[in-house]
Amino acid sequence: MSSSSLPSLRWGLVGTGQISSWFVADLALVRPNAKAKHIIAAIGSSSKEKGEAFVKRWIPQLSPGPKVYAGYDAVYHASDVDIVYIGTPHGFHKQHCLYAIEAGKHVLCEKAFALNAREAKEVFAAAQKKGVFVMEAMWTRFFPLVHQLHRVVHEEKAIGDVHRVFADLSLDQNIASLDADSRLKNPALGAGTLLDICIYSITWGLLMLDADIATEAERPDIKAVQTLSGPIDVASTVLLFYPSTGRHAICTSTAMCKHSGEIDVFARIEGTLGYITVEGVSASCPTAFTVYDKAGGSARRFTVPKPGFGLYWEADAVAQDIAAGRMESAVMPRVETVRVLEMLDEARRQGGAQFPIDD
Ligand SMILES: NC(=O)C1=CN([C@@H]2O[C@H](COP(=O)(O)OP(=O)(O)OC[C@H]3O[C@@H](n4cnc5c(N)ncnc54)[C@H](OP(=O)(O)O)[C@@H]3O)[C@@H](O)[C@H]2O)C=CC1
Ligand SMILES: O=C1OC[C@@H](O)[C@H](O)[C@H]1O
Repeated sequence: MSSSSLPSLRWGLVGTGQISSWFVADLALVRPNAKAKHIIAAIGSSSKEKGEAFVKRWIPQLSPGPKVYAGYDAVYHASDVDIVYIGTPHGFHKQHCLYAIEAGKHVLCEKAFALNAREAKEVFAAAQKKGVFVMEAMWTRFFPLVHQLHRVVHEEKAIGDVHRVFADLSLDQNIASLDADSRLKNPALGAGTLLDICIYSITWGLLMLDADIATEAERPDIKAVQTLSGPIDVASTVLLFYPSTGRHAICTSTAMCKHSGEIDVFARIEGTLGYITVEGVSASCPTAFTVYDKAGGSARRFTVPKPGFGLYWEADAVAQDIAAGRMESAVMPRVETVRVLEMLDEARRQGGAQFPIDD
């Protein structure tokens, strides 16, 4: 497909923190296999200076560069923006989504999509009413490597029936040393490992234990424990238990140890005929998997080249959906976002972590 026939999307970003920096860098990356054309039209930041420094650092090559605004309002209302990317802390997602939707924009909002399932349903109801596309930016689900692994497990059935999954994302975040208003420490911003990193471990459990997602999938029972520091969790272990067969996933996160920063095995998927290990710098960003055959066949290793950060796969998918007139993604549909948030709600109910909006 020539680049002129690719779907094209004009992005406005709100928030210029870590993930937004990776996201713009990936949107601007020149890729031979790009499935869409991305235009970075607008950046909204708490200050114009911060927004300008962000552009200079991450996308200096763009000419013309995006318009930079102090605050987010101008991005929601910019006539040259089709879709708003929300890269702010969890506690703001609901409100920022609602502002963008009210202005008639499509939305790609970072994970965790909201603080709880109730907030997510509110946003989706608004999107439904306005007729705009909205998706949670659960980028890992869009990696071609993850699609390949899904096929190997569920279609090829390379390891037979899957009976157990271990998945972990742990970081040494030294929470005690952070400012009280850090998004990793402030409960009003949705702090805690459950929404920040355990969500990936749970995603691996869900993807590997069931070929289906959303309403098609079997609903696992949840058992959870959390280590608390005040109202927030600094470690969570969530067990997904599938009553039909007894298969289960042990999904873990901690902010208190690890991460080597090197490529490491973060998930192990066990089946009746063998097992699979999945590697990456973290569970958010897989780089390879290896299939081990119990009968003694040679191990098979799969990898997919990943220039940049790997956020362009979700961006391309969003552009294709919108160009085709779809209001939600089949890879990360709205009901799947709600399903996962309901699991996180239940994990917090059992584990004890709380957000002020729970009251
Ligand atoms: N860090 C990562 O590796 C990944 C993060 N995510 C998700 O992306 C979202 C943002 O995370 P991340 O980029 O790490 O966060 P950062 O703290 O690095 O950035 C968040 C940005 O949000 C804006 N913001 C607005 N209000 C506040 C506030 N009160 N406190 C702090 N920031 C505020 C700021 O931008 P400004 O000043 O420009 O307005 C800030 O830079 C989260 O939902 C996270 O789960 C997803 C994937 C990976
Ligand atoms: O999504 C994420 O993945 C990687 C972590 O470093 C980060 O805190 C989290 O938001």
